[in-house]
Amino acid sequence: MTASAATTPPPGATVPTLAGATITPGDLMRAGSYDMCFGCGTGHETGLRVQRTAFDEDVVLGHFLVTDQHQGAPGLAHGGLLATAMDEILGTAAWSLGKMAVTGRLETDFRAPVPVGSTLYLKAWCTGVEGRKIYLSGEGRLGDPDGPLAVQAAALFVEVPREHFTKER
Ligand SMILES: CCCCC/C=C\C/C=C\C/C=C\C/C=C\CCCC(=O)SCCNC(=O)CCNC(=O)[C@H](O)C(C)(C)COP(=O)(O)OP(=O)(O)OC[C@H]1O[C@@H](n2cnc3c(N)ncnc32)[C@H](O)[C@@H]1OP(=O)(O)O
Repeated sequence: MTASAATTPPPGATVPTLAGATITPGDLMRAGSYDMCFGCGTGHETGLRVQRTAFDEDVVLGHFLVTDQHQGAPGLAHGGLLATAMDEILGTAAWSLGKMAVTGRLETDFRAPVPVGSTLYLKAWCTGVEGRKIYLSGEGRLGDPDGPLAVQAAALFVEVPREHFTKER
């Protein structure tokens, strides 16, 4: 993955484990998600409906089915939607640390086309935390958690107060 300096943890950044989280993986799984979230909401008719399936050690896992609603070129997933899927799983990894955080920067490498009808298996992990800045990496694989690599991502999430989500409304 060709990650920029902005998404690479600086020397001295700590790498937290889920063991130190104030929100446990179980809490997060139970909390579910916002129903109309384009990434994970089950109430969203054309959204990705990313399902988070497991918190395995310090990695979060998920997957989604690529449908004909998600096309860019005929029969292939749109790259922007694949970036959205990565945003979703990276965000899950950030929130699973017990931090409310939003995407500041998201970088993606598209390694292979993703056909309609395929399932993209998602994985994300935290690479470091410094102050409010949370550094994350992730990947998407075709058809199987160990299938061919299709997408790689690196991101900087920034921790925000609860008011971030209410002050504009
Ligand atoms: C978010 C989901 C909410 C859902 C809630 C519902 C249910 C919860 C259940 C489960 C949740 C599970 C998973 C979540 C899943 C998906 C997540 C999707 C996430 C998104 O899709 S979310 C939407 C897109 N996102 C935005 O809408 C952000 C807009 N933006 C801002 O709101 C501000 O921009 C902000 C807050 C980012 C920073 O603003 P600020 O004023 O607080 O702080 P400041 O600017 O000082 O930045 C602090 C330090 O970060 C560095 N920094 C910042 N941005 C940078 C960049 N781009 N590149 C390089 N460095 C950057 C600075 O350089 C500084 O670094 P330093 O401290 O070293 O100087």
